[in-house]
Amino acid sequence: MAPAIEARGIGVTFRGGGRAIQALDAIDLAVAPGEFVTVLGASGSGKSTLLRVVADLVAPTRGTIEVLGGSPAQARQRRAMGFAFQDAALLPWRTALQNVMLPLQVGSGAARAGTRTPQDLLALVGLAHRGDALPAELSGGERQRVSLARALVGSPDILLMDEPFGALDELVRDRLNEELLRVWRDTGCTIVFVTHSIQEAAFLGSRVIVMHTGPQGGCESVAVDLPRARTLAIRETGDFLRITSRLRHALEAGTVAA
Ligand SMILES: Nc1ncnc2c1ncn2[C@@H]1O[C@H](COP(=O)(O)OP(=O)(O)OP(=O)(O)O)[C@@H](O)[C@H]1O
Repeated sequence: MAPAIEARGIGVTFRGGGRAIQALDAIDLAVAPGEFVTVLGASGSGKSTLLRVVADLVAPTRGTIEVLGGSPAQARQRRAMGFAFQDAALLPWRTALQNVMLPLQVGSGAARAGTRTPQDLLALVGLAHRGDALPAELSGGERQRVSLARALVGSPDILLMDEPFGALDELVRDRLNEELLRVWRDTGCTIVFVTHSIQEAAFLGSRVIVMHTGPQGGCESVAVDLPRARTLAIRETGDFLRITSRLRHALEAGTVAA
């Protein structure tokens, strides 16, 4: 099966103010359709930049990237990708339901209709009863759920998530992690999820991409060989601890002190 995302030798150098910052280098990555991949790395290792290259928000300086068999720009124009970020970025004057509907109403060519209505998507994230609430009336976790529902409008093939639960307290984050796995199973979409958290990376991913820092660049892929039907209890198992310890070592080995 052709990969949903395939990057070969990707590098990004930002230039400005007479300086060049190498944000990413020598990244090879292939993500299979329907796979849930998490991206873990130290601050500044280029996690967000990698996601932004896939999203067609940053052009790579080196290397090639294909998304769904074409360029990232083509995938974006087809609205084949959904996005969710740490800041839920909801419009404060629109209700939860109206925020979810936004991609259908703005931009050049509204989002493709998708198989689920905005109301269905709110129900999918457990907010069927809060459609009329304004963002200010919602908790942080509920706002992120609305953001997730909005990202799923148009039934995207790929969901790109940049630390969406990073600002939430741990218990809410745990619950949303479980819910995200359910949403992933229900929708069958490919997910690339950036996080700082070793636990979150291991709990969610079928595979973790550990970003290296320093001049050598690159990344390492670590398989998470746990059953795919996961509840939070799996984090208490020896197998889970073995994987998180492996990830910690991979992070340390790939991190060059500044
Ligand atoms: N638009 C930009 N212009 C200049 N430098 C940038 C830009 N975006 C990112 N960088 C730099 O590129 C490097 C990688 O940044 P990036 O945000 O991708 O890292 P990250 O791993 O996501 O970090 P964090 O975990 O702290 O969010 C950093 O040194 C950052 O300062």
